Amino acid sequence: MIKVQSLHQTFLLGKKNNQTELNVLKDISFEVKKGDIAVITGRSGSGKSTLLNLIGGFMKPTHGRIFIDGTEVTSFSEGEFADFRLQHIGFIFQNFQLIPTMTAYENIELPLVLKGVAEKKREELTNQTLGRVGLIDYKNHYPSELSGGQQQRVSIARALVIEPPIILADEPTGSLDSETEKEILDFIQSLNQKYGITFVIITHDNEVASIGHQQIHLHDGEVLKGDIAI
Ligand SMILES: Nc1ncnc2c1ncn2[C@@H]1O[C@H](COP(=O)(O)OP(=O)(O)OP(=O)(O)O)[C@@H](O)[C@H]1O
Repeated sequence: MIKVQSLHQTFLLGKKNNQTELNVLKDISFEVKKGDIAVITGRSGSGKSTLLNLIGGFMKPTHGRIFIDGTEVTSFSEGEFADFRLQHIGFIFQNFQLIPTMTAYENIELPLVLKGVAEKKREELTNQTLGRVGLIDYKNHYPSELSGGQQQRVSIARALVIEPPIILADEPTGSLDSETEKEILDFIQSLNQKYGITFVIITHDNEVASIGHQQIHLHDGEVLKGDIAI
């Protein structure tokens, strides 16, 4: 489902005539099977967000290739990747990244508007997704009128509404207390089991790491295999 092949990412730091290279990812290869939850772990600065940004198509790797469902996505133009994302990939962020001037309903509907889905179908899908995340009664609330856990459910619903086979999550419970974290993790696991959605989740947290079928631990730009304590 997701195949990462000999991925290298080098950043150039400093002024133009005096640059140094930072080799953040060095020859990274791994596969995530369809329907698995993969967790990306590693110290701060080990390249976790860089790796997720490459899989999500927000930047191009220095070298190497990424395949999603057999399609080489690293050869896409920006526009092609944007279209691909709207069909295949949902995103969840630590700080939810909801639009504060839009209600829960409008935030969830937004990807469908971007995708050009007709109004009637948008209404049907948005309401269905609000039901799936248990927030029908909160559809007209603005993000500031919701708890952290409810905001994260809205952001999960926004990822889910396009019915993507893959969801990429960057520290999805990083802003939540431990009880709400457990509730969101249970929810992610139920989505994985019920709909077979593949998750790739960055985390610093052992609770989150424990729901992974697979751990990708980054250390000195390389992947360490097996279960690594974090
Ligand atoms: N666009 C960029 N230009 C230059 N350096 C960058 C860029 N993006 C990331 N870096 C550097 O690459 C390294 C890896 O950053 P990255 O954000 O991927 O790490 P991380 O493991 O996600 O860290 P954290 O857990 O703190 O979020 C860091 O040293 C960072 O400063």
